[in-house]
Amino acid sequence: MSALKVEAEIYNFGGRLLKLSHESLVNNCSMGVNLYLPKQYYEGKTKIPVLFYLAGLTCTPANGSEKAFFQPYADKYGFAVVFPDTSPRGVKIEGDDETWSFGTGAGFYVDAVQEKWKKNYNMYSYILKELPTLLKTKYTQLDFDNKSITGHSMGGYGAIMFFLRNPNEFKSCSAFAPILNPSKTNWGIKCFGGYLGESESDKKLWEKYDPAEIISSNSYKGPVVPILIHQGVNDPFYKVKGDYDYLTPNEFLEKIKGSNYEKDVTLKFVDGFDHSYFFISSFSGEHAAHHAKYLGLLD
Ligand SMILES: N[C@@H](CCC(=O)N[C@@H](CSC=O)C(=O)NCC(=O)O)C(=O)O
Repeated sequence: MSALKVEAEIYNFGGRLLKLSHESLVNNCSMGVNLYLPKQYYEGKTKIPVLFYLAGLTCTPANGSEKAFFQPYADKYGFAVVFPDTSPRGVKIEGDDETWSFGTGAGFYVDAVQEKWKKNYNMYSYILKELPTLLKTKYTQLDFDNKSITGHSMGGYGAIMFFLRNPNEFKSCSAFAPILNPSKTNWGIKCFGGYLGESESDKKLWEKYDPAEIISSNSYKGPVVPILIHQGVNDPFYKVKGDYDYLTPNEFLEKIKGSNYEKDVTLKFVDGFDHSYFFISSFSGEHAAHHAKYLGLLD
């Protein structure tokens, strides 16, 4: 297993933000990841729970750690926050930087099966296995058996997908403006099609990654932990009366009807808010409290 290198250690709120790098064996490239260690870490506490924050299209580990403002809540409740990258970097595959919604910055949290991408685009295995295993070996005060997951847009889809595909792996999940039925959106069709393939049989694999399909098929057999979602009504990628909807919250609400999760998704449409980090940071406190409850951090 490759080693983690500390590139920077920045004092931030009551704890520190570490900028880390390492060689990824599943993505076959060097990866960056940011890690916020809360004040409790520096007070010597052990068994500190962990929240994963998955970012959206175009993002690096910087976006969430600079603009989502989870850190003061991490100090308040006592959890660490992991901010992974959104794709492999610098792998030079033809076509990986032609558009911001596919390739670099757009790994879509899948393990690619298409020949061109499968050596490097394995963000599913990276987030689920390689990254926690690596962090666990160095940061032994953190408890990776007590972790939750959240994310924004592509990362919101990722958070719910990881949670539903891996019962008991994450204690809770939440999302900000997630792509909820990606098989039916431009972004999802492009990324699933490119990384997983476009034939009818390939589309069977899309279903295994699509939160709306997983939840509506009742294939999730773990504990039903309420899922918290916020969606801004003025989000340009969610048009109530427009001709496109990249996020598909209403399709999701339709699909969960009759499923074992029907009553346990709280999807809050919030007037006026857009898709930006001003929206995320306005609700990160509510999401942090949600996760703190299921991580056992509330009295
Ligand atoms: N560059 C694009 C806009 C891309 C964009 O809005 N990305 C969002 C996530 S979208 C879904 O995953 C984002 O988080 N951007 C980073 C940020 O800091 O806001 C364009 O030109 O339209």
